Amino acid sequence: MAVAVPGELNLLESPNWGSRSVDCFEKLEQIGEGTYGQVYMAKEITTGEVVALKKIRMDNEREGFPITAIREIKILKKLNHENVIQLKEIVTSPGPEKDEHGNPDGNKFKGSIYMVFEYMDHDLTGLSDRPGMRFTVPQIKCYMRQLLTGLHYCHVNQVLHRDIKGSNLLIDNEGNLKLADFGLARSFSSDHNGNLTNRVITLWYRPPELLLGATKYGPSVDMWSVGCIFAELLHGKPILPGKNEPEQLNKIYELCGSPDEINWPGVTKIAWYNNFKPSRPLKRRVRDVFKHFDRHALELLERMLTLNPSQRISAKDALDAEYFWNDPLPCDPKSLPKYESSHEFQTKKKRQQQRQQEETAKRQKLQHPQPHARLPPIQQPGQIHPQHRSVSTHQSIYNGPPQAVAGPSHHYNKPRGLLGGPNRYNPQGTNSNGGYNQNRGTQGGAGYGNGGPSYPPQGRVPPPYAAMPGNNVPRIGDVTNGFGISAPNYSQGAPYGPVSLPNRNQGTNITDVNRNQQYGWK
Ligand SMILES: Nc1ncnc2c1ncn2[C@@H]1O[C@H](COP(=O)(O)OP(=O)(O)OP(=O)(O)O)[C@@H](O)[C@H]1O
Repeated sequence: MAVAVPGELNLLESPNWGSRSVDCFEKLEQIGEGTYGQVYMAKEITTGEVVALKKIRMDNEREGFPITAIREIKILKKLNHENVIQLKEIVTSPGPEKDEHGNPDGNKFKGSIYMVFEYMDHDLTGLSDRPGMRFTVPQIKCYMRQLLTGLHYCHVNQVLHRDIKGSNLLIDNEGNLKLADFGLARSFSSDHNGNLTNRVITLWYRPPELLLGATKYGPSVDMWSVGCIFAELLHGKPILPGKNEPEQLNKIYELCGSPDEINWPGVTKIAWYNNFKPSRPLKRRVRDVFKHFDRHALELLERMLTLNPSQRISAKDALDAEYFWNDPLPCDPKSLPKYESSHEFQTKKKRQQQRQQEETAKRQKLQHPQPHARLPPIQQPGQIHPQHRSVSTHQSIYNGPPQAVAGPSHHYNKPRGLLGGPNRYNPQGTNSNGGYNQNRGTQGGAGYGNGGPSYPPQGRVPPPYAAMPGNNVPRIGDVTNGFGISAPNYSQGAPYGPVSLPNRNQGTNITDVNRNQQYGWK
């Protein structure tokens, strides 16, 4: 594994960066639509090399070049690893551009700036959303190991990703997985003790400490997201699909138990703890809910989905977990099947088109009803109509395994259909919490159901947090009820922060040192 000395990474840069025109590339098709703008598959005209062009959106004239783009470029330029996407160069377009319909693209600036990346055939969300897609256990292990290896490299090199989710994990047809979208990433240094924003990481993958308002945090935030991805791969659907912050925390507490001074010393001192205190303590249920997972998978998942960030497993330790060293072993990436290109944007688009076609067909049918060629089958009393079966067999994750899960067959079988899983989307594009900016949230989300695609709230642009102390936000327990009336009388323990955290290890290698310092970073 390539591990570079922090601060001395890949510093040699081409003097030509930014000097070439986007005209050196032929755009082939749009493969992504992100916060910055569009992502295209493109071909370099002279060499024929296929790349991904990510256009940097510069709509806001006054703010100039977006800070997120500057950060992403700066960070990607210093990272060089087989499990991290490679930024090849920056290119510019000198004149005004047209969109795919030939209209001016709305950019008030004359030119545009593009990041040129190596091209990847899939993102994990797009790939897992392919009809009939099943991941085998060796395949899941293979992806997880690469994800952890890439993340360990970032953490060792003092970079927090802060937006780990399926659509940011890119996979090529050689089976390689690479971390992408460093737009929310930031460098941290061991000697910096300032505050960081807690409005990062897509809601479903956001750890409890950020939801509770912590502003001092470290690599463990990424490890929570990895735990969510891991469970999602094994379970077949997202495990914590909250619609807003209070609901997200509530889902976490229902699964992982409520935090207290015993399982998480210092938690009661975190900014918004009191706003989200459950009305009665909840028990941890990870083992129960995921009892269909194999023993080693469950062990590792427990350590990833640990409420207390200082106790959460690091990427390095996760790579040493029994899970990766027991049969079936992770497969060789090259042995994985090749799939037709599948990006979240495309699968989402295909579903939309399919829905439109279905609606048109329905409308036509209503306008021109066909005489019945034959009578519908007679339904016996008590017999479920086949078309309704998915309704009656639908189970929430808390009622046991999903309809089709990675069971003994070691296959990942994604539940489908409108009622086949939690609604990954918020079709209205609003959320009941109010006040939460969905800036990142309108374009994401292919998912596991056929519901309307709109990703849950995300944190690229910090919105006013509706659940701030003093705001009238439902407390945990009020959201879904059933948690009793009396609030627990939690003891007041050590303060949350650098002083109170146990020094977990005395290791001297670079990873250990970094891990020990995880609460001292900005
Ligand atoms: N190098 C690449 N190769 C192939 N596809 C890519 C590449 N980079 C990005 N994509 C596709 O474009 C999508 C959006 O890219 P990315 O996440 O980097 O943009 P973004 O503006 O940060 O989006 P978001 O706001 O959703 O995070 C990805 O989910 C992926 O499907």
